[in-house]
Amino acid sequence: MDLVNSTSELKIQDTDRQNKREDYIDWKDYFMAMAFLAAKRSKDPCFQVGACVVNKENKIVGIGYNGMPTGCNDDDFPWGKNTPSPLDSKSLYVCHAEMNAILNKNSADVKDCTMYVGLFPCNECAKIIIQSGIIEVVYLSNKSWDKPKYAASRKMLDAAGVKYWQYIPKQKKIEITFIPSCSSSSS
Ligand SMILES: O=c1ccn([C@H]2C[C@H](O)[C@@H](COP(=O)(O)O)O2)c(=O)[nH]1
Ligand SMILES: [Zn+2]
Repeated sequence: MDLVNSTSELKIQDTDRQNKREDYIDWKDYFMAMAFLAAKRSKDPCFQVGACVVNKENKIVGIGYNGMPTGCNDDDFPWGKNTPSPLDSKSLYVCHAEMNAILNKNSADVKDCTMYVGLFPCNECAKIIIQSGIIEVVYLSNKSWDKPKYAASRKMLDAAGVKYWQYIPKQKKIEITFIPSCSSSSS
């Protein structure tokens, strides 16, 4: 942060602060960023996914990330994949971000809501999305697009009329600094 060290600089900054900020993030970046922030809670060593459910009034009604079910200790359950025994593989245990976001809802239901999610939903998540009444999915990565479970997901979302589209963020990075950006410069 620049140090304000002269009266004239102070005046310029004060004038600037009379006007509305123009570099605020838009709703879509905001909701996707919330999904990405939630993903930072994930213990998965390979892929952290976050999801954020938003209603028609742009209010967040649910948020979640991929993790072990409640009561299943993160340290006791496996995080590996392709293990000799499938019982030692995370895929049998991990709750997907989409499911957690829906189950964590703080509203009666998520009908007509939009889900922002870091990864295009798998077939199991697509079923839950459809059944919950979500009508739109905004995703960022489609890394496994051609795998059968993602093709099945699209097939179900298409049949159920759930819209989905890939979001290209306006900015590559959103930084959070735990220091106030506008402290009062004059009394
Ligand atoms: O729809 C989805 C698909 C996957 N996930 C989670 C589940 C796992 O924790 C990772 C995927 O790990 P891989 O190592 O790429 O198999 O992502 C999800 O939350 N939602
Ligand atoms: Zn899934």
